Amino acid sequence: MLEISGLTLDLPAEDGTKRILHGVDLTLRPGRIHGLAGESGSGKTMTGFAVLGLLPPGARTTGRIAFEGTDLLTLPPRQLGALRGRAVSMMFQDPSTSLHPMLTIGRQLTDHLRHHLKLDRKAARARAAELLGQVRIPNPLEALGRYPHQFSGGMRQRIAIAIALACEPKVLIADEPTTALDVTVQAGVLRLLRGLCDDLGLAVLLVTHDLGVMSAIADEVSVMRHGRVVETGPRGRVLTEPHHEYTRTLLDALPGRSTV
Ligand SMILES: Nc1ncnc2c1ncn2[C@@H]1O[C@H](COP(=O)(O)OP(=O)(O)OP(=O)(O)O)[C@@H](O)[C@H]1O
Repeated sequence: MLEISGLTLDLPAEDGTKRILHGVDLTLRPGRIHGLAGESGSGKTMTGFAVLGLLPPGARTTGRIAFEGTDLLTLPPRQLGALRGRAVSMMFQDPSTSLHPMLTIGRQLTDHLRHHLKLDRKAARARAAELLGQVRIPNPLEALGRYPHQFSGGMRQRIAIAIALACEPKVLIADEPTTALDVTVQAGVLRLLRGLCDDLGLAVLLVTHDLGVMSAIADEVSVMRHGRVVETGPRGRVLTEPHHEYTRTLLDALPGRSTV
């Protein structure tokens, strides 16, 4: 479905350019959650941004990001813009980056649906309520009239998921979606993501520095370090029999765990 191969990224730096990604390979498949782990600054977020064409000004890329046969890296900005949010969607750690504080949840969802899917007001409202139900927000119709601050952090993150799913994307890039949440709330949001991935056949790239989160829901795991994928494989294998020294170090750092 989405295949990243040999992706390099150079960003402008004070003394010329800085290579951020050194040939990243990743494959996302429908109905599968691919976890992307690695320390801060290893290039996880930039990999997600490259897929969406949301890189900083002056960014230069080589390699290929094939989505259903089209190379996203060479797609003209207009076409990439049309694809973003529809075929490929993204959500972030902090729901306030997806939610406007001054607009009701209903307004935010319906604006999105009317703009992207050209639904009329009534159809957009019905679809918005359906989406809130899908992410398990209680009383969806009533919730449409409320503002973001009237929901808990976990509920806000569920609403951000609803917005990310509004246009029925095939690929969802979730960047640290549960990092800002309490552990108990985290588990609910992760279960929700897992269920949506299974039910909708979504291909998910789950970016997280937290191998605990990874072990809870990912099917495949890749580990990045210094702009490279150093290890990739099925979750069970990577987390119990890591091939790479760095993955072992990450696992040893998990509280209450040691590698086998
Ligand atoms: N706008 C920018 N201009 C130049 N360099 C940047 C910019 N944004 C990020 N970088 C650099 O790109 C590298 C990769 O950053 P990235 O945000 O992808 O890492 P990450 O693995 O997602 O880390 P984190 O877990 O902290 O989000 C880092 O060295 C960072 O300093």
